[in-house]
Amino acid sequence: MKIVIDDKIPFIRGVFEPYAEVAYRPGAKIDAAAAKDADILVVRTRTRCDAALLAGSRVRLIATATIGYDHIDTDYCRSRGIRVATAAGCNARGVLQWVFAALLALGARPEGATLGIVGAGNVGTAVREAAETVGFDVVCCDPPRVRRAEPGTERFVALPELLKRADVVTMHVLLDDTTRGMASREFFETMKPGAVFLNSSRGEAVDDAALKEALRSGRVSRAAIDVWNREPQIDRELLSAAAIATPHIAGYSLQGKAMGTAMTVRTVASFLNLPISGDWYPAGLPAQCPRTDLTWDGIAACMPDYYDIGTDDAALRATPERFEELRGDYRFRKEFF
Ligand SMILES: NC(=O)c1ccc[n+]([C@@H]2O[C@H](COP(=O)([O-])OP(=O)(O)OC[C@H]3O[C@@H](n4cnc5c(N)ncnc54)[C@H](O)[C@@H]3O)[C@@H](O)[C@H]2O)c1
Ligand SMILES: O=C(O)[C@H](O)[C@H](O)COP(=O)(O)O
Repeated sequence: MKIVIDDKIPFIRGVFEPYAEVAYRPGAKIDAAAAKDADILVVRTRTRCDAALLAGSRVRLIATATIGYDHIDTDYCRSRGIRVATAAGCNARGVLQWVFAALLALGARPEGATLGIVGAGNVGTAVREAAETVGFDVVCCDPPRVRRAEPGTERFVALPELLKRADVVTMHVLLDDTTRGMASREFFETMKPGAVFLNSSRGEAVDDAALKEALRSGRVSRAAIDVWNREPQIDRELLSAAAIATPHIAGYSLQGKAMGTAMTVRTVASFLNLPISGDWYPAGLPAQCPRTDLTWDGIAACMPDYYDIGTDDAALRATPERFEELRGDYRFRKEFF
């Protein structure tokens, strides 16, 4: 039994060694040769899991310690009987913290302001609840959930209505064929003039040229960008044009990373029937702790003790060529949500 694990997944070393041969490799270097004699891959977004990686292997399970799974060809895996498990929701509150840090840094306030959430899944819902609690008027768009008539979606609106109404638009869609490039020229032209745009979902959900044009024309007054097309070779013009720019670390909270690891450990343990508890969590780390007593001024007061988004912004602007290193060496911040 061999398990190949991305060497940047924290808190996992030693967990499987009593039960299996374990190899750690940089995510981008988990290639066909590394996967060939592996039974299980434990990956992050940096390993593209497709036919090129898996065709000659005996891999039976891919567990990704991330929310997003657009790096995995799920159709191919299904066709080969390879099980895919994600860490759904693991770092949603880390992203929530990034969204609020960005709003604070941009000088936003909730009074009289409408926040538009595009994609109301795990992250979007966390943002909606916190934003409503602190007094934003919140409007959500999530057609797949509306089509399924899910409870709580009765007041969701279509995308054009959200874009016309929102003073701040924040993207939380998953990346698939329907959302790739959805923040297009038409999208930005429909936005309320002077509105703010945040993207912490996936870079590929945005047409960079359209966003740069919208920033140039003033249609979008300011943008906060965490995720980029073609990471780590990001668009330097967009980097300059963005008011806030961070290197895909919105979800890099201590609790979010711990939970991502915990969910993958539990998945692998259950798959292999290992004597590891079903509620395993890295020893000594704080658990996620949802808070419901938030106010805007309370968040503003405690944010500096938890997260200075300006430090991440400055580091990326100073050394954009170190995009992956800035992520790999990141000091996971504590959540307060
Ligand atoms: N920047 C980071 O560090 C970071 C961290 C975590 C997650 N993410 C990304 O954030 C995004 C959201 O994560 P999540 O956990 O909430 O995912 P999720 O799957 O729970 O939610 C995504 C939502 O998008 C909706 N959606 C799909 N197509 C849509 C469309 N055309 N218009 C509007 N909504 C649509 C889905 O119905 C779903 O409710 C994902 O892309 C994920 O990869 C980024
Ligand atoms: O999808 C996710 O969970 C996030 O994008 C995640 O924070 C990316 O993390 P990484 O692949 O760098 O571990």
